[in-house]
Amino acid sequence: MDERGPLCVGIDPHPSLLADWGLPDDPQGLERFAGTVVEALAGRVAALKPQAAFFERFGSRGIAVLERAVAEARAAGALVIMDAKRGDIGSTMTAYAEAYLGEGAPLFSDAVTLSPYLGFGALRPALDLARANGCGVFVLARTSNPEGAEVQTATTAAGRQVGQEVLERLAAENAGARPLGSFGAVVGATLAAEPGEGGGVPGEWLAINGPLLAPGIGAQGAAAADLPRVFGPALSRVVPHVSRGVLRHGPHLAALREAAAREAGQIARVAGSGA
Ligand SMILES: O=c1ccn([C@@H]2O[C@H](COP(=O)(O)O)[C@@H](O)[C@H]2O)c(=O)[nH]1
Repeated sequence: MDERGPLCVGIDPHPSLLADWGLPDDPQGLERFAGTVVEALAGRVAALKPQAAFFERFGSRGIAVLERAVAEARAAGALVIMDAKRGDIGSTMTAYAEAYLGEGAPLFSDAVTLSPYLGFGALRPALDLARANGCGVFVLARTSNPEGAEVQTATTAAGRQVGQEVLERLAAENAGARPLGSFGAVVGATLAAEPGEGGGVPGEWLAINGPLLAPGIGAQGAAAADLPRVFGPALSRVVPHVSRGVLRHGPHLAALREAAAREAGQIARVAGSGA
C-alpha cells in the first residue's frame, strides 16, 4: 500500500463482462480475461482479488485458470486476496485454510476472505495457519450488500451487534502487532448510504488494529468520496476495492490501467484531504 497506493482491483469474470470483452463464456475466455487483468494491473496495484466463484463455475478447468492467475499476479508483485468467503466447522476449516494459506498449495494466496457465521472461533485453523505462514485473512464484519445488515447488526446475548463482536475478536488477534496486524475485516464502502453514523462505528474500525477491505465502490453505488464518512480516522488502513468499475473498461490494457489509475487518484484525493 505504501509503494503502490491502497487500491485493490477484483478479477471477477462475470459472463456479461466476458461478452463485453468479446470473449467466450468458457475456460479459454476465462484464461484470457484473468490473464489480461493480471498483465494490466499486477505490476501496478497493491492487491488483486480474484472472486473464486467465477472460476469455480467451470470446475477443474476454471480452478486451473485461477491457479495460474494467482501465481502470475504474485510473481508480478501484487498481493492476492482470494475472495472465497470460507467458514466451516473447525476440522473442515483446516482443509479450507490449507487450500489457500498452506505452504505450496496450488492456490496459495496472501490472504483469504472468511465468513465467521459458523462462529468466529471456528475460523481458528485459518487464523493460526495465516499467522504461521505470514499470510492474512479478511473476515466479513459489515458486508456491502443491503441484506447483510439483518445478520450483522443483530444483537447478541452480550448486547453487542454481531458485526461489532467480529471486530472485537479481530482486535484480539491483532493485539500488539505493529504497524498493523494481518487479521482484517471486510466492511462495505456502501455503509455510507445507511442511516446513522455512516452505518458504521469508526472508532471500532480503528480499534481492530488491522486492514479494512472495503468493497462496494463503483457498480454497487459507493464512491471513493464515501470512504471518510464510513471509516473516519481509520481511512489510512482501508484497502478500497473496485471490480466491475474498472473491469468494464477492458479489454485493452491501457484502458484498464487508466481506469485503475482514475480510481486510485480519487482515493488518494480523499485520503490526502483528511476529509
Ligand atoms: O461485502 C462484500 C464482500 C465481498 N464482495 C465482493 O467484492 C466484489 C465486488 O465487485 P464489484 O463489481 O466492485 O461490485 C465481488 O467479488 C463481491 O463478491 C462484495 O462486493 N461485498
